[in-house]
Formats: sequence, C-alpha cells, structure tokens
Amino acid sequence: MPNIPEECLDYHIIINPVSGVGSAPKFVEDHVVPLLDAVNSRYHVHTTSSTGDAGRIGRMIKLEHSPPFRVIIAGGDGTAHEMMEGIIGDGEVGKWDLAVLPLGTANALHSTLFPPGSPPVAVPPQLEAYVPESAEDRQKLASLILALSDAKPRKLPIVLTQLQPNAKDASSEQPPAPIPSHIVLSTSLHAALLDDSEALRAAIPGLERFKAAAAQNITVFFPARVELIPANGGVQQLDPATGAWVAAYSGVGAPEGKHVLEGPFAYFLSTVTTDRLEPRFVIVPTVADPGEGTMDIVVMRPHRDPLVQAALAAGGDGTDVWPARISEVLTAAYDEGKHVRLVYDESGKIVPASKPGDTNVTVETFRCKGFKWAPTDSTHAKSHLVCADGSIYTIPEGGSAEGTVMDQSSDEHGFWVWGA
Ligand SMILES: Nc1ncnc2c1ncn2[C@@H]1O[C@H](COP(=O)(O)OP(=O)(O)OP(=O)(O)O)[C@@H](O)[C@H]1O
Repeated sequence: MPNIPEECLDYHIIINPVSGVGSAPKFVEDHVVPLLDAVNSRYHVHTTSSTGDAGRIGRMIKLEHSPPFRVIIAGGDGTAHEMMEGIIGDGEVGKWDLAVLPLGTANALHSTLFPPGSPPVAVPPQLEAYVPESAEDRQKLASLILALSDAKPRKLPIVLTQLQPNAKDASSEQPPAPIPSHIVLSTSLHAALLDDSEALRAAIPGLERFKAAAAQNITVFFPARVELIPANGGVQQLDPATGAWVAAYSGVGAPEGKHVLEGPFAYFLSTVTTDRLEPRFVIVPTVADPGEGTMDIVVMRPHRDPLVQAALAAGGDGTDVWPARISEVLTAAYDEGKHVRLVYDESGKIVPASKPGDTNVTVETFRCKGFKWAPTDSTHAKSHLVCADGSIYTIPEGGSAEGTVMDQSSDEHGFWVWGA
C-alpha cells in the first residue's frame, strides 16, 4: 500500500451529476470508490443538487472538518470554481488539496495538468489491480493516482475579481465579495459565448455547443477601456518573433506603471494556470511558463486589423470582414497556440512573425498583475459580461470589473492540485 499518513485519510468527493454528459456518479462508483477502498481511505460523498451547491458543500467541509481538506472534484471546471467561490466568500480559506477528474465538458484544468500526448502517470504496483485498463480512464484518474501515490500537490494560483459599482453608488454600497477564478477570467467573445452556451446545454451536450454559441457572437465588437495593472516587472508584452517578454508596446502608458487599451475589443481572456480551454485549443500558450504573481492576457482589438480599418474608411463597421479574420487567428490556436506569433504584413495579410520587434501583432499578449475592464457604452449589454471559470457575472451599469492575482505566499491558506 502507498504510505498514507493517518491524519490525511479523509477525502471529500464532490459529484456534479449534470456536468459533462452526466457520467460522474457512475465513474465515482466504478473507479474512485474502489481505489479509495484499496488504500483504506475514509471518504465522504457529496452530490450537488443545484447551481452554486458546490459552494455550500465547500463551506460545510470547512465547518465540520479540519485542514488540510482533500477534495476529489468529480465534475467540470465549474464545479471546482463554485466550491472555491463558496469557500473564499466565507472567511479564512484554509488549505485545500484537490484531485480533479475531468468529468465536465471542457475540463480545462485537467487538460493543462495532463495535456494530450503526455506520458501516462505511473501507477504504484499496489494500486494496479484497482485501476481500469483503458488508457482513457487511467488518464481521467491521473490526478487522484498522484494523490494516492503521496505526490506533492502543486499550488493553484487564484485571481480575485471585484465588480465595482459606478462611482455614484460606490459610496453607499458594501462592495460584493470578490469572485475567485483559477482557470480563466474573460470578457468579450469568450464571456458572451459562454453565456449563450448555457442555453444550448440541453440541446447540444458536448463541446459543439461552444462552436454554436461562438457563431452567435463573432461579429460583436465590445466597447470598453482596459487598464493593465503592472506586476513587479511592469506590464510586459510578448515579442511575436522571439517569444521574449518586452515592455508593453501597443496601447498607451499611464501613471503608476499602468497601460491603457482603448476598445472596441473582440477577444479578451486572461489566465494564471491553463494554456488551453479544451485539450487542443491552446489559447494562452505562454502561461505554460508562468510568471511569479502574474496573469497572461490574450487580446484582439478589431480596429487594429487592416481589413477592418479599410472597411471603416469605406463607411462600414468592419463586422462583415472580421469573422474570417478572427476565425483564422483562433484556428491557429488549435495549432499549438501559434496565433500569438502572428503579425499583419504590409499587405494586411496575417503571417507568422519573422522580425524581432515587429509591433504589428495580430494578437496582443500581455503579462501583468491584473486588469480593470470598464465598458464604455452602458446600452451594450454583452460588454458588461465577465466570465470567471465558466460562470457569468454582469458588471453594474457605469461600473467595472477589476481582476488581480491573489497573494499566495501562505502555505496554510489556498488551493493546491495534484498534477504532473
Ligand atoms: N444538481 C444540479 N442540477 C443542475 N445544475 C447543477 C447541479 N449541480 C451543479 N450544477 C451546475 O452545473 C453546471 C456545470 O458544471 P461544470 O461546469 O462542472 O460542468 P461542465 O460545464 O459540463 O464542464 P466544464 O466547466 O469543464 O466545461 C455548473 O454551472 C453548476 O452550477
């Protein structure tokens, strides 16, 4: 048997019965319970009963048990997110060690911890008889196998987002609890398509529903102003030719080391952990080599595109030429994240960068401590949407959303995850 210390015997299994294709309850019964039994581990099964219920379960675990809390997430990214939101909004966090089973739809965290094609996790000989033979099921159990092998979990960085009311209401209202995210914090196309995709969940259960929802939002330009907040190294930007980080060069410098980006935006997505949102959609390839206390942000602003500029000059709004352009860029994300290395050439074509220092980037990729997103048209509802790990929040009229990387210097409070 792996050598499991006495005080770490308790696992909490949080099952979301509706995530993904609804396979979590059976998977736990068939594969997780036998493994925990094999190591004589005690476990508590908690099944979510509605949206937000994983947060209640997280709070209950904290109230009724002692840290470190060991949790097996049998669901998707949203289940882990809701659990963290419940815990962070409720006083002292405590130490949480997570094993994640990819039983949701996108499973971004799991596919980052165990990317497709990565070598299978070694199974201790004592567990071999309890692990299914199928390579796919073994991959799904990889995080739990590491936990049961006494591997050290790794720190899971968290971003905290504060939705700010407009200046008039700010003095009268208690600010709402910050929203935690561990995978993605986005606005624009990604947030709008996630919002629409919930309505399609019943009709299209798999990843296809994201494509259908993307098609509904691909022509939308999102009016907003962004302030990038500097980390210790300031606000940095990727040189598309060399892959080096240099001082931010697109946008405008502002006081206190901030950097301002004027909209409209088409794409705006930040992350601290995951280079991919689906196994092959590597939207933030740079985060595979993370900075200390930083987030990486991928931005597309359509008015920077030469074809859109030509359409605007001809009196159009550019939304007729834009879908083909953004599709070309996002397709390159499926090619190991090559979109962040693209530039516009002199004729306006999108090509791989070859000259160091080429600032005519198709995608702007930043590294900084956080950002403030302020919609600039109060009548434009979609520009007020913020997506934190798949959950959608709405910025109050006249307000903004400010997300920054949480201080995680403590070894006693925060989240850790078992991953390769
Ligand atoms: N019993 C329940 N009935 C209905 N909805 C639930 C229940 N339990 C949880 N939920 C909701 O299910 C939603 C989906 O969960 P989750 O995000 O884990 O799966 P997913 O969306 O399929 O996967 P991923 O986030 O990896 O794409 C969550 O937003 C959560 O609020």
